Amino acid sequence: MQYVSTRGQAPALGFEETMLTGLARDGGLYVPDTLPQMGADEIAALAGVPYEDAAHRVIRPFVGGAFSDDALAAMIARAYAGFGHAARAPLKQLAPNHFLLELFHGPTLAFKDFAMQLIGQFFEAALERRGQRICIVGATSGDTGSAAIEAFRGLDNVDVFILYPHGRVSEVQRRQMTTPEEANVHALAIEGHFDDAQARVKDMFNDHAFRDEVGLAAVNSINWARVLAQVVYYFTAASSLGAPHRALSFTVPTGNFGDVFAGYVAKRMGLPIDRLVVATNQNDILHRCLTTGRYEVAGVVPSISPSMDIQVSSNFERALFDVYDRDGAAVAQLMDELKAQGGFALSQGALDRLRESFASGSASEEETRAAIARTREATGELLCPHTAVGVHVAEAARDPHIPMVTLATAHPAKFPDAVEEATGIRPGLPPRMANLYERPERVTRVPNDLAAIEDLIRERLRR
Ligand SMILES: Cc1ncc(COP(=O)(O)O)c(C=O)c1O
Ligand SMILES: N[C@@H](CCOP(=O)(O)O)C(=O)O
Repeated sequence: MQYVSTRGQAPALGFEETMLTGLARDGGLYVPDTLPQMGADEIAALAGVPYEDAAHRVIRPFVGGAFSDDALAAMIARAYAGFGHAARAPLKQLAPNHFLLELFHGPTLAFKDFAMQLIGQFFEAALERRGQRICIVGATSGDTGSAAIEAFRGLDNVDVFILYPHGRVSEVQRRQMTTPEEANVHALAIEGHFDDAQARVKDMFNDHAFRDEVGLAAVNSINWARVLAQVVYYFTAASSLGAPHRALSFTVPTGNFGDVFAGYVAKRMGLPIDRLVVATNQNDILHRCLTTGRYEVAGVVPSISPSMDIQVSSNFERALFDVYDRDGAAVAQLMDELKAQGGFALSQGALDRLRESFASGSASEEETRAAIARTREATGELLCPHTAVGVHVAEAARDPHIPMVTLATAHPAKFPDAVEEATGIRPGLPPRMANLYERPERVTRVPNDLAAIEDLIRERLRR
């Protein structure tokens, strides 16, 4: 299988090259040139199999010759061995025909672990084989950064620099990034918000001299391998609930559009998904776009679901590529308009096609708190605020006759203040993380300035 850039000007690559390359050299995002199909029998056969086996069956066609069957199986097994639930991604029923897909049983308590633990294995194998060294630079609104640090800490041939918006992540998220002691981990607190951090990371990739000098690599959902690993749990959840014989819908708390795009990939591979509901917090650019057809950046407003405080949703570009008939020049033009004018208008045809797969809704701060409180009262479950955004939107959007699965993207203990405010209950961290608040922190403040950040990275790499 080959991977092509959404902007049409970068070379097509195989799986391993795509993973190691990150952002395409034309500034676009890599996507598979065609998607493998899963037939009805193959989907039905996923019901009840261990998560690892399902992951192997879904991922295998995408990796081509990069890893043998046995090597892939061993990497998947290692990736999920440390998860705190035997099902890895268990389903819990909230109400008749409404389910939560719990994605927070990994080491850093957020759905990012599903992909990051696996690509940590992929990177390690590929780098060892090639005798190569890389410098990972990632942007995070809180969860990608901690998951990346957990997956890559202490590796000999990797440095990992994580840019997070200063003062805009929860204390648990911050401490997960600032307390690891390994010398290859560098937590950088940038002045600005997540969009600034993500823009600087993309700027670094577009600075080809710097990129080649340091061996830049991406672990954000810029990296196709991240999205791929997230496709798996749509299949496991759907097959447990009766797919392919029964269609179902998913509501996905959304920021950078990576997780919901993984659902779209599953649908295009043959999974009978009725609707993919994009659930945003008050930073609702995607909901506005799907409602009005205009993608218009507004200022990022801090919320109690900080991981979704995003206005420039990187992976939306991947969806645009499809609804503009894979016309890289058209996508490049929209992205240029976004950069120059802060927005663009979708053609009616593109909007109609997006709406064939995606519905949307948003939750205010009050609605998010109310969803946490109401769910606790009705079911005993404590939701993290991101999941609560999803539950609020799902309750409004769902057809009672079609099963709805809301993705529970993080553990409530990562956001104890918001949960306590809504319910009076302060969720505690699992025992293995109990001393997180006592560990010393190590962080460097950086300005929102490309040259300053590049200089700092060069200087750290020289040490
Ligand atoms: C807890 C949580 N929920 C939801 C999201 C949104 O996911 P995505 O950025 O893939 O849309 C994020 C950030 O990615 C997150 O950390
Ligand atoms: N919410 C994310 C933002 C980065 O998203 P990614 O999927 O592109 O890595 C975070 O927690 O960092």
